[in-house]
Amino acid sequence: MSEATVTTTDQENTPAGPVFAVRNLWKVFGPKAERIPDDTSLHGLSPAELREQTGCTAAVRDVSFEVNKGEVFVVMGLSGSGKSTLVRCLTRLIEPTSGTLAIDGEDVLAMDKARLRELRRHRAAMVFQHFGLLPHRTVLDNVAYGLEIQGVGKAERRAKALEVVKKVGLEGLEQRKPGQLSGGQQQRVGLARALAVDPEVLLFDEPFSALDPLIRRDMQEEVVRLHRDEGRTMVFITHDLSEALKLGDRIALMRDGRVVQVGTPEEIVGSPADDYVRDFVRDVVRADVLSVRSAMRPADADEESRGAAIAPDAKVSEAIEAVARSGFPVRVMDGKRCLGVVDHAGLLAVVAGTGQTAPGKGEVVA
Ligand SMILES: Nc1ncnc2c1ncn2[C@@H]1O[C@H](COP(=O)(O)OP(=O)(O)OP(=O)(O)O)[C@@H](O)[C@H]1O
Repeated sequence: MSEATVTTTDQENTPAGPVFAVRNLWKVFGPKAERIPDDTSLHGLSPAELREQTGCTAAVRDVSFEVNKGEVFVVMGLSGSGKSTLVRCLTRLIEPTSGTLAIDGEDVLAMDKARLRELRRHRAAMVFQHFGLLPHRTVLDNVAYGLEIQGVGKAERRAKALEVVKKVGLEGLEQRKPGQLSGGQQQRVGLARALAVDPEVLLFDEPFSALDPLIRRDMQEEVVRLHRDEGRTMVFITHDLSEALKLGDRIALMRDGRVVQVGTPEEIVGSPADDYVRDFVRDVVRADVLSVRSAMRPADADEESRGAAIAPDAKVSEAIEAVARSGFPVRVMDGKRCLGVVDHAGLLAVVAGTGQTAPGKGEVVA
């Protein structure tokens, strides 16, 4: 999704550098939680051991990562791994226990109440799983709600609400109440409400997990489309690997409060950081995630100038088709430059997981 172009004025005005920079962040629940991050003798304990010894739960343990401008950053992990706590810490809906946290270089932990309110209302809007819609208000008024809180005048909020209602495909339903909408439509209202305030970052907390599979796919496509159109930075929580692979430019995989790997889908699937990640991605159809770069070999002199061509970012599955059709190695072309070729053997090895893996390892952070 990284080819998106940035078009919104707000985003053009924000400084270069990461949107969020998170360093050594901890969130510990329980008695005397503040002592846990500093007590290294406790860091090797499992969650159950830590709970037994201290009565505390380390929901987020020494986590560091950056969210880059314009990317979709997915936080993925099993239930209880700390995803929601981590993402709520980003705007201090949950107060971190220790660590540092900045948005556009500004220290979030030093923000006073007014600045924090501004952060949540204007800069980082959250889309929740349970929509949080106001049942007695129409779709249009629900969408305009965030603007109303901001004190935006009636005519302006109506115009903006109409614009985003259209953007998320709810045109014609403006006067309905939430109870007269399907789950997918309600989720679109939640999305439209977050978009209406034109935030720099959209934070999604498992927004689609309650939706049935077809509507869920529709909504995923909606997010992909929105991102392609606007290039807005998004942080997306999910426990669903296929959703993470579909939406994420990069994925942070969490386990027991730690981030065990941050990487592109290709890096996570092609170069898992440890056995846990390897096991997590075991059933992924590798040919649909890995690019032809991972299966490429240098071209012989006579191969460089003839035969079918494919782009370096094309997926292995596309290359398999191309090789099967032509019966010959296919050139991987970056414009006019031949980077190498892919052939039967290289593609098969990648699919089987025995050959070359992703170009560049995912950043191993724990
Ligand atoms: N307020 C709280 N008090 C004590 N423990 C908490 C609190 N909130 C969360 N936890 C614990 O912190 C850990 C991480 O929870 P969190 O909700 O962040 O996980 P998650 O990955 O988002 O899970 P899910 O996918 O089920 O929502 C869990 O062990 C949870 O029980």
